[in-house]
Amino acid sequence: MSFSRKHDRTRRSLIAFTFIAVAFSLTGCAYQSVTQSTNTTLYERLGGQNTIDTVVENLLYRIADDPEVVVFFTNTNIDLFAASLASQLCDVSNGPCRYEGPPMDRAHQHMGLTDVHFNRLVEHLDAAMQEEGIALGARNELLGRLAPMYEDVMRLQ
Ligand code: HEM
Repeated sequence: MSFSRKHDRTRRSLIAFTFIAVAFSLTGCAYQSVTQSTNTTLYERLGGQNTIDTVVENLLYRIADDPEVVVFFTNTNIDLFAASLASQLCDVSNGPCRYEGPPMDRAHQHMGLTDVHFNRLVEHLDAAMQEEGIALGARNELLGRLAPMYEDVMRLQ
């Protein structure tokens, strides 16, 4: 196996770990289950569309307050971004929406994103969910469903 393939695998594992570790470290609760098996959808456990919209709005304030992240949004139509992200979070959590925006590689191409930016955004999203009262299990599950998008988001950097 070449060094770079091994390196890539290590990098992917680190990113996946970061998603899980962020939620744990913010709560200090290392023993709670990462996922929660109930009959309800993740969308319902997140609090439905109203809570998802509130989380996205909360995230926007956090982005605006973070000089290292806000620079990427200089030419972005924030209302369209917020609506698109909300529909993606609804879709990915098995809610009644279908994300119809561009694929993640095209949406983020040539931005110059690094793992630092990526992890920062994950931390902001987790903090926004926490502030809006979403339980640890649901937060971790959503982050777990977003984690595989890392590859696509970073593909065309
Ligand atoms: C799993 C991680 C991520 C997800 C799920 C995600 C999701 C999205 C979605 C749904 C859109 C809207 C696409 C559209 O409708 O045009 C978008 C756009 C955008 N994202 Fe991300 N994103 C992620 C990571 C990041 C990171 C790490 C950054 C920078 C720190 C970032 C910055 C942006 C910017 C600036 C836009 C707007 C691009 C434009 O103006 O057209 N994203 N993202």
